[in-house]
This record gives sequence, C-alpha cells and structure tokens, in this order.
Amino acid sequence: MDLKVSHIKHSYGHKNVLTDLSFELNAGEIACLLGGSGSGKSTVLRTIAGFERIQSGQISMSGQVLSAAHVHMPAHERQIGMVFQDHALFPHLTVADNIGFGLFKWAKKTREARVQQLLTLIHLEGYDKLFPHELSGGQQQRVALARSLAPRPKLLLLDEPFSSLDVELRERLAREVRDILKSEGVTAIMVTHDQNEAFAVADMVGVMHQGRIEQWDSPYVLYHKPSTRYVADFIGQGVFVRGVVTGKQRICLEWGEFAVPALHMMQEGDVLDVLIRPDDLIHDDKVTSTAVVTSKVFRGTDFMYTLKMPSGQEVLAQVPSHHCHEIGETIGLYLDLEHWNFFPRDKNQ
Ligand SMILES: Nc1ncnc2c1ncn2[C@@H]1O[C@H](COP(=O)(O)OP(=O)(O)OP(=O)(O)O)[C@@H](O)[C@H]1O
Repeated sequence: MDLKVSHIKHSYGHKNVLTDLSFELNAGEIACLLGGSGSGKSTVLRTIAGFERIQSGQISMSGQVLSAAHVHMPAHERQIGMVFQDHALFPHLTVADNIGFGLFKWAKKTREARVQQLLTLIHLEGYDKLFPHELSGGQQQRVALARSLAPRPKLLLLDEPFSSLDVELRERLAREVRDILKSEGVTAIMVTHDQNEAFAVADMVGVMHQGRIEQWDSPYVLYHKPSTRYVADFIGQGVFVRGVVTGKQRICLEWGEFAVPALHMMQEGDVLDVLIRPDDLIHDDKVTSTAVVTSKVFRGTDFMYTLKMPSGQEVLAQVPSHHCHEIGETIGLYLDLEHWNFFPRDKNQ
C-alpha cells in the first residue's frame, strides 16, 4: 500500500490550515509528523481518516482515491484505525472485550485467537479479564493500540498517543510501539510534539510549517541535512555561526579555515551562516582554541555547555559528564564537523 497525499488544502472557515501539503508513505513504513502547536498536524490525520473534507488536492491509498475536491469516501469505509491521546477504552468492558470490540462480525474462534495474539504482542497475556481501571496508563494505551490494530486496518493514525504519560514511560512505550507496529507490518502515521519520540518510532519524519511539509526525510537526514533554515532551527539543538568564504571549497570560521563541499554560487568574501550542533564541538584542553562557560545543564550522561567564543558568539557543546567545569572557566574546544549546512546570513544576528 502506498499512501499518497498530494497538494491538499484544508481551511476551517476562513482559516487556511493546510495550504499545499504533500507526502508519500510506503507500505509498512511508520511516519511521524512534527510541527509547532497549531501547525495542522491533527488536521492532516483528520483529513486522511475522513473526518474532514479537503478543498483541493488528493489523498489516495493503494491507488484508490479517498479524498479529492469532489470525492469523499466516508470514514468508516476507509479501513483506517486511530489511536488518540486519551486511550478512551470502554470502562465497563474487559481488556479482551475492548480489544475484540471492532471484530463483532468475526467468528467467535477467530476473534478470540486474534485477541490472544494481540495480548501477547502487547505483553499483557493473562490480563484479558481485567477492566481498564485495573491497568496502568501505559498498559491502557497498549490495549488501545491493540484495539485499533485488531481489525487489521490498512493504515493506523496515532494522535499524540503518549502525551498523557510520564517521560520515562513515553520513551519505553515509543520503542515498544515501534516493535508492535513493525511486527504487525502496519503502515502508520503518528503526530507528536516530541522529537525524541518521533526519532525513536519513525522511518520517515515530516516537519510541518505554514500548512506544508517543509521536509520529509529519515530522522538521520533531517538532523544532519536540514533542507531549510526553519528545519535546522526546529530539529535538534544548535546555533548558526558566521563563516566567510575564502575559496571555492574553503570557508573560514572562528576555529580556523576548513575544506568544505563545493559552495555553488558563492564568491570569496561572501558571508554565510553555518549550522553547528552541540555534538560537532569537542572539548579538549590540549587545543589552543578556547571558550568561556556561560551556563551548563547536567543531563546524566553528558553536560550541555553554553560557551562564549572570543568573538562573543555563543555556542552549545555536548561534553561527557565527567568533564565538570565551572561557570566562568575557560576550556579548550575544537570543531569536528562532518555534515556542513550553510544558510544565507540572517541579518538580525
Ligand atoms: N474544528 C475546528 N474549527 C476551527 N479551527 C480549528 C478546528 N480544529 C483546529 N482548528 C485550528 O486549526 C489549526 C490547526 O489545528 P491542529 O489541531 O490541526 O494543529 P496541531 O498542529 O495538531 O496543534 P497542536 O500541536 O497544538 O495539537 C489551529 O489554529 C486550530 O486552532
């Protein structure tokens, strides 16, 4: 199954939410949509599920048109499952009956076998006779996932499925959900605010901005090769530092002159912004370039230092946690940049 979303537009009254949104998803792949609050992530899911009509463009699945300007297949005919933030299990039904809820047309034996198979998949064997209030939040969300997977939907949509859970549980559940979705072979799209969650779950991530997908790529490419300044800023941490072009494949930064991939359309003396991630800067007191610690955050496995360079430029550096330096201390720092990302100089900086 290929899901194709082509140039869709959607407005609520006069409010244009999706202006020209496109992406494609292969069968069995998991995608995540990331974007600021109100960027239209849930609206994308709602148009695909058939809860909202699109004004133009097209949504098709396995070659069949689901939505277009004058086509709207009803939601219940689309064979699309949904999982929401509030697991919304039926409180008066047991775990088994919740999971089997959408299988009322199935023969009893087949239904029971499918429920047992899903209970094993979500690691809740033996919980079939319990009621939702007897389960933890994470267990309830796994049951909600199993209920949506039970009828073998062609596509599963998950809208912030972990946001009501605490952070540690979210991370564990995100990994588990990826395994569950992969072993069911289901194609899925998840909406989340949390980049780490998206990176843990997704094969492909779409960054939404101004009603469009600004970039659609694997998590690795999004982080290391952001195609626009917005994506570079939105994904991960980092700063933009000033670079002066000194040759066709050379650029001068505060740490020295570097050989870089070809700088098309650039001339000697042109000034660019270069994206520097915290993991591109290596702390080493043996080097001559230094910076002053202006703040630090201890994160267990590492420190995130904010450092002031001699030019006054502030940078972020991720440093292993046994290198504990005080605010105001001068430490050695060098640049080890593998992925060069250049952007036009932001005049406001
Ligand atoms: N039923 C509606 N009627 C009118 N406006 C709506 C409706 N639903 C959403 N909107 C508006 O459309 C925009 C996009 O909403 P949507 O819920 O899709 O964004 P989102 O990216 O999922 O947001 P969040 O991350 O905050 O949940 C918002 O400005 C929202 O106020």
